[in-house]
Amino acid sequence: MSPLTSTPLVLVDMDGVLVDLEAAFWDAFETAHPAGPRRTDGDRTVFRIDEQLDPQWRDAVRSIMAAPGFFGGLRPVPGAVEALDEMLDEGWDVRICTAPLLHNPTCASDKLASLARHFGQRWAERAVITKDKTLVRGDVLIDDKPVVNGDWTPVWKHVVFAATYNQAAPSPYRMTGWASWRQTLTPLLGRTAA
Ligand SMILES: Cc1cn([C@H]2C[C@H](OP(=O)(O)O)[C@@H](CO)O2)c(=O)[nH]c1=O
Ligand SMILES: [Mg+2]
Repeated sequence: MSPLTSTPLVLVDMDGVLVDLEAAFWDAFETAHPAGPRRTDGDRTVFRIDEQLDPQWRDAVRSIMAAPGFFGGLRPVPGAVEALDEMLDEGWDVRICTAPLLHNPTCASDKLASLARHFGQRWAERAVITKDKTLVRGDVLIDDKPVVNGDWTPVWKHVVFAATYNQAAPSPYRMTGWASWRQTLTPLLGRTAA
């Protein structure tokens, strides 16, 4: 429960959780580099795409992700739009908690526009954009990054949004997809009193 009210507060990451960065990245990369590595070459085992591929491709990866507009083109993950609305209906407070890619000049504004476009304006108004998610209060943070760290000890529990690159994440809490949000979160948060 939240330290100040009885309303559970759910923080939800964006890339790799609400929107599909992997698909948008590979669409752009395979178009730009037809002779380069392909998405189908194998599952990603490390979180950062630029660290997954051979070093000769690092600059190419970074320039795709740094392109203005890239983050506006990400599509919603199946079930995510419905799940966000259902969690609010559950009586929980739900906020988006996402990090900007600082070397992409339009990343933060594209993320807000993407939330408004795909999820609805009220979700853009619920966004927290920060490089340090440990500063944000919450009961849980649903995030695909194996370890979410920062300058402070977080007050939230990290619910790992399962992906091939976070199999060894240390958190005991894991969600395999939006279809199972209720089974994963209800035991952690309970329901609202009112
Ligand atoms: C560089 C990189 C960033 N990102 C995402 C994570 C952050 O968004 P989010 O907090 O919404 O998951 C954002 C800035 O690092 O870009 C990846 O998901 N993979 C990558 O390889
Ligand atoms: Mg993420």
